[in-house]
Amino acid sequence: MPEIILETKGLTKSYPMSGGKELSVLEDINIQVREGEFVSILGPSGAGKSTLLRILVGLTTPSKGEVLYHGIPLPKAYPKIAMVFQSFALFPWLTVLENVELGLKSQGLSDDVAREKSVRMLDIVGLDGFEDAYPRELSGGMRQRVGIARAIVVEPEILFMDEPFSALDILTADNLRGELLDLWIKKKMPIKSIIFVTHNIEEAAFLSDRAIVLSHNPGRVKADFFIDLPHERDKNSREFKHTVDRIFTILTRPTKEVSFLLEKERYQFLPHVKIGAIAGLIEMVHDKGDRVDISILASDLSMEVDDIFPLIEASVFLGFGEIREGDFIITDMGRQFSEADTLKKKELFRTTALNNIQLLKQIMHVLQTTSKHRMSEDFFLEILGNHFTPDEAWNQLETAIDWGRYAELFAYDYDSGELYLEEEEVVEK
Ligand SMILES: Nc1ncnc2c1ncn2[C@@H]1O[C@H](COP(=O)(O)OP(=O)(O)OP(=O)(O)O)[C@@H](O)[C@H]1O
Repeated sequence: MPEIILETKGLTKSYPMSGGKELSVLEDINIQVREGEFVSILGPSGAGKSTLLRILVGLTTPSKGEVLYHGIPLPKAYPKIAMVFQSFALFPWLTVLENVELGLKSQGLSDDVAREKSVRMLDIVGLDGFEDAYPRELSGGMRQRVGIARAIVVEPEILFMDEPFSALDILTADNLRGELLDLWIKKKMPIKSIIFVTHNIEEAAFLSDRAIVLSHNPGRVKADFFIDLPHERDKNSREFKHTVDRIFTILTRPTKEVSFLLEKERYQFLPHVKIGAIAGLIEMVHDKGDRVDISILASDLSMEVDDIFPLIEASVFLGFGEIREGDFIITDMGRQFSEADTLKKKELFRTTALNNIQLLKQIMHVLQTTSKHRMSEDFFLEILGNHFTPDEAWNQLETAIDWGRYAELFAYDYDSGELYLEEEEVVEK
């Protein structure tokens, strides 16, 4: 796994207010940023995104907690970082070249070396020929190119960007996003990680590999997840739109409804098989001495191996069996299941399903934490839609409903399309 460059531990920030009260802006922020990550930080206005960024770069001190670079806390650490601001923050009395050279000279580089590096960097960001211009002579997009050149010329390990494109018109912002990505992906700049604050969901979905969503008042990490789409991302593709919808859902729903998404990411593919068929298979293999060759089993049942495989896969997921050297072997749990009466079977199934089946765990978590202990199937289909096609999302949910009802974990109201807990299943918190 790539090295952790930056880490925060229990970061908390509050500001004094009138009347001796405190405004709690950030609370218990624990994040790790590894080499190679392009991380977006999102959250509603006032969630503390800029405050977090300022703490990470050492411009603001936290009220509690610490920021570590390569394991060394600020201010003892001297991280190699640079920042790009929304407002460009160029010195108006310096030329484009002088603005870029400044950081290098303050690092003690000679005039010649600083000039050579700066000219090369201006060329990389498309400002060849504008070295002697003054910021006021440039468009907003060109000024931000200078801002980017000035930040990356010092070869920071982490580049921090605070809404760098939000003051630009749509087309210019889009161009600059594409160019930033080009520099990053093609490693035209020696930066190990980018931390990017934005309001813009589509921008985060387009640029970053990981999104950290802050909640508001106080700012806590509501979700921290990977955006697993290859670059170049097509904004019209289904996957991209799903990613945008997903971030939107996380931003707009209460924390408790999205908390189970934090566990997420790897979704099991549930084989579409009925419990009766799983039970039949386990009992049959138990009768044959708990171990069978899968191809012999298939021919005994006059089935193809491909047809029997979903049943075997489901049994393995549920902990009733395992596959070894082409054989299907019943586990202790599988033996107990095959010998149990109906009531005991349901009980065993309930235990193993909750331990092993992610989707059932998530459904139960949602039903336990929502106030009415009911949730529309559409909610789960929406989540599953981030991982499966619409048809497959429905198949997955249908299988989970079948298994969940057999285990008497929850019930399903066919009229309203809602999953709900029956009274005895409600766990008081
Ligand atoms: N120096 C300060 N003194 C008092 N309160 C502050 C100070 N700096 C920030 N705040 C408050 O902290 C909260 C978070 O501000 P911050 O600018 O970090 O949020 P943000 O998520 O970046 O917002 P936006 O998206 O609107 O830029 C706000 O309520 C702000 O008023």
